[in-house]
Amino acid sequence: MIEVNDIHKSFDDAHILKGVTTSFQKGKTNLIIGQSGSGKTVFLKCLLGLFTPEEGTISYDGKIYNELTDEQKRDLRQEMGMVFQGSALFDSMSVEGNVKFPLEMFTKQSKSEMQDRADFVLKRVNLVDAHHKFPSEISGGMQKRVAIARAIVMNPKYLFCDEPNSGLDPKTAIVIDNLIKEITEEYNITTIINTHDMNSVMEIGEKILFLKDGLKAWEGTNKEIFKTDNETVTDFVYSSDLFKKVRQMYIEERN
Ligand SMILES: Nc1ncnc2c1ncn2[C@@H]1O[C@H](COP(=O)(O)OP(=O)(O)OP(=O)(O)O)[C@@H](O)[C@H]1O
Repeated sequence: MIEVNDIHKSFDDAHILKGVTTSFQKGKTNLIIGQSGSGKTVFLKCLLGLFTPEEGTISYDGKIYNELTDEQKRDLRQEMGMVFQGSALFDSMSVEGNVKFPLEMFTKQSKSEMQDRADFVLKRVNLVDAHHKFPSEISGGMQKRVAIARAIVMNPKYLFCDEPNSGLDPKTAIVIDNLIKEITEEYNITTIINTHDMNSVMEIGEKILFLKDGLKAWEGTNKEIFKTDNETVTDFVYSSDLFKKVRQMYIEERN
């Protein structure tokens, strides 16, 4: 579980996060949504320990980040997996090489242990025949699977995903969303996903944090978000004509 208590983050005199308090449960897919520039990436980078909030605290299963020693912070970072926007695979390495990379960097595992672990996670993301291919030789959806395999190879307690669906067609996007959700449940990971994708909100939004201008404007579940009367949320969620019509139908049915 990650607990965020009143965090503030500024760059020079630009106050970006203005006191965000929330929590993210283990085994759940937690989504962060909001307009461009609302502070989602800055928030995610604070959770990753890449930015230090000037005020407030973030705790990881009870461990308050600011109170950890440098060594404890390093250990904590190794418990975090990250799926970057656009996959961020190493082009010059094979699929297997990409997946083994964190093990080679951060563990003292033997070659056969690394091989077993890489085989296991690649199988888990349903990639069995691609070990020796290079990123340029596989599809965008397969690249995402490799990125997910690499993110979970160290058995993380926390998984962060930045726009995991960007660049994918809607069907592949849903498959990737569901894969992340299954893995989150299976390994009891605290997963946090930055997304613009309303399909993801519907499909896997067990908890949704809606940021607006650096503040928490709303939080709740995917069942609640499509029913809320909070205008800030409905303006955002129903910004497309299709969604506006669906909502109108829902309201008419309700009345
Ligand atoms: N390293 C930085 N230095 C200065 N300003 C920054 C830095 N990182 C982000 N910002 C500013 O913080 C604000 C929020 O940016 P952020 O990237 O978090 O938005 P976002 O909600 O993730 O947007 P998008 O959906 O477009 O990715 C922006 O005004 C941005 O210019």
